[in-house]
Amino acid sequence: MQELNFLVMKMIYESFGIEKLYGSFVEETSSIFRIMKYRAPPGATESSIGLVAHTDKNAITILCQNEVQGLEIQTKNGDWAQAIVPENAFTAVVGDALKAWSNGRLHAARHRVVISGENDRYSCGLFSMPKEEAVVEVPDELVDKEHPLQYRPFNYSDYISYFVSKLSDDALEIYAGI
Ligand SMILES: O=C(O)CCC(=O)C(=O)O
Ligand SMILES: [Fe+2]
Repeated sequence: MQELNFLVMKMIYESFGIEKLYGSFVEETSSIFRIMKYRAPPGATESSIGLVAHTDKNAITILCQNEVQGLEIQTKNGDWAQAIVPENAFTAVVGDALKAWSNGRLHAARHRVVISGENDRYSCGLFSMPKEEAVVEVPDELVDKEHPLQYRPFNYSDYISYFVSKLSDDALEIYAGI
């Protein structure tokens, strides 16, 4: 999963024409691997919220899951769309740190987990994030007349502390938005 994470990030750097900066991403990134269990709701006809709506705060998350679906993505007009993840597939989710670094070019979609049916859902995620001392800063190459700077440079750990103290949906915009 770490390899996939780095591959996806390399593709992102290449798509922005800044592959020469990719090495610094690898140096300044750390990752956490987590396994999650969502219990099936008690009544077979019910559905329940397994994980409340949120954006990931880290840079990028690579997810995999068992056959029980449940991941939902909020579209830009506010509707919830089920993400049907095929067997053996991985899902990459852009988080706030990557949205800020990309100067808003990449969208950190809100998502949640809704559980229904009789079987428990298992998923695992590799959450990669800037190292504690790293500063999230938009590269000069991603700022121009059509894309004015949207986020000031910020320390990732400070942003997390801010988020934990406010728990606001708009934390990134309030904390680092210009
Ligand atoms: O379990 C999933 O598929 C999603 C988990 C998730 O969004 C998270 O842990 O941030
Ligand atoms: Fe998430």
